[in-house]
Amino acid sequence: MLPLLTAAQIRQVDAYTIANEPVSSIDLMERASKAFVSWFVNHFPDKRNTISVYCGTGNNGGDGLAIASILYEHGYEFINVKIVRFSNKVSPDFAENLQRLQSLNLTTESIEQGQTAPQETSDILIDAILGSGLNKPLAGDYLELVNHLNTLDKTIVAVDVPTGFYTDGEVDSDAAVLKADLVITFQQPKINFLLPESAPFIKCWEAVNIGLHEVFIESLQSPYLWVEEKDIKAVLKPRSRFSHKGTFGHALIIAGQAKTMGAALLCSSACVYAGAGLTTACIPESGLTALNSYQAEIMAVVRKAYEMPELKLDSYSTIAIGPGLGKDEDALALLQYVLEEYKQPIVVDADALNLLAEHPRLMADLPAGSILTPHMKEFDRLFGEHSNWWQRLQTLQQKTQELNIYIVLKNSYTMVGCPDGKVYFNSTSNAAMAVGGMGDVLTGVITALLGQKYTPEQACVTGVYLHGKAGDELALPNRLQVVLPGQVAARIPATIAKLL
Ligand SMILES: NC(=O)C1=CN([C@@H]2O[C@H](COP(=O)(O)OP(=O)(O)OC[C@H]3O[C@@H](n4cnc5c(N)ncnc54)[C@H](O)[C@@H]3O)[C@@H](O)[C@H]2O)[C@H](O)CC1
Ligand SMILES: [K+]
Repeated sequence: MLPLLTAAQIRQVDAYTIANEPVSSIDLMERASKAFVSWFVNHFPDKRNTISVYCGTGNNGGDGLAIASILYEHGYEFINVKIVRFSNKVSPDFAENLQRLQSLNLTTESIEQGQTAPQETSDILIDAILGSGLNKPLAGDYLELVNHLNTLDKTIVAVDVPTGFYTDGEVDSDAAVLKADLVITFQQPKINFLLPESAPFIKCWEAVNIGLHEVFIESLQSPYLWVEEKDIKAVLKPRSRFSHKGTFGHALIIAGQAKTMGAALLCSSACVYAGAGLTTACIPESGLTALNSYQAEIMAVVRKAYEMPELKLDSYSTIAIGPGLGKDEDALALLQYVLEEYKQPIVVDADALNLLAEHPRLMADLPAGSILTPHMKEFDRLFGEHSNWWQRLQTLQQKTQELNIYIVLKNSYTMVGCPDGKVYFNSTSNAAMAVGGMGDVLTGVITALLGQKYTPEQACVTGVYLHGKAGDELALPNRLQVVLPGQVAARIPATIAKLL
């Protein structure tokens, strides 16, 4: 897992690396700039591109100067360096790099305080004005320049962080930020890149390793962790030769109504594909034919209106409740029954979450280690309105600890909050997966993993990763704009196979 740090922590790591690697700060800057360029040339290989590098006078600007030199050495001839001199403060590494640049045949010009921005004819603008050192919203000359550059419709590539964008804390949706088509960021994605508020400011980002001190990064014990493929490979267990269906658990999925049987089918089908030894769906009588024809591997316990179905809850290794369940009295009675009778972790989704929101006292009855899988609206119904995602992140950490549960807050970088306050950010999935029913599949996958004796934490983190990865494998190679939940479910075995 890659720890995700705040800007203040990054500064600490920067200083520690310089002192203890040891490496001089100018050499670390050179390393970061080379890492930037190695990605930049992949994206923009045409050396006839005209490029303007806008440099502030801090270390982000110092990077910009080094990047300009390195690009020039790589054969990019049409480079203009524009030095934004709105501050009298100059960092020592900026000054050093400016001197180094002077020996190259590169044109530099200054934009002084109060001066309007010079004409811009380049195709690509590299934003090295301000980086993670941002300490107040842009105003005055900075604001004017950024607003002006935003009107130019150029391709903008930001160094580390777009100018004006806070890496952590609340992001104002009206903030003045130099909008980036691509951010090449150092060492790790910044926490706010992973929250939806970044969308208007950042089209895409890449993180490049610059070799900061990893032992020290670990020692900071950030609660925020970025999940990578190697982490999932370390968790997934191959099946042993003498295993049998009993080894992989019996999952019960309580879901569906006449009009929403699809949710029950998708959820229980995903549970089968994700490896549950046995899957039973507790569904309304009207859905039985649909179930049997959709997926022969699923068994059924039939529910009748106003009757409690016969369920020996103890015979199941895990239970999921909610997809398409509705919120009528029967649904509430079922949820209450499960909460009273079943003492192992359960997975709560969709309508069962809405029932919890309407009957919050039930929340205290959730078995320890249970998993809630809300999307944003369900999350807000459960825990109150939030005006931004940074607030939601704080609530996630608070509620998982308070209730001793896991919360999977679904989004493009789905967050898994844990009872110890950790939050994992998932790195897979894509916009083609934004289709109704996709959440039902996720619930099925997580439930199957839980039934196979993965811990709730592993089931959440691995389930979310596999679900997104299956969607990526289906959509990305062919640039599909839509993938269907049923396809994602059926893809899970192949996705697991690739990782094992
Ligand atoms: N991560 C690393 O280890 C490395 C990062 N590098 C680069 O360094 C910048 C951060 O540099 P820093 O000098 O700390 O800050 P900035 O260049 O972002 O800003 C300079 C300066 O500007 C002032 N300032 C902040 N906000 C405002 C504002 N709204 N208006 C006016 N002035 C403002 C403040 O005084 C800042 O100190 C990081 O992003 C990387 O690009 C290293 O090069 C490699 C190692
Ligand atoms: K920048």
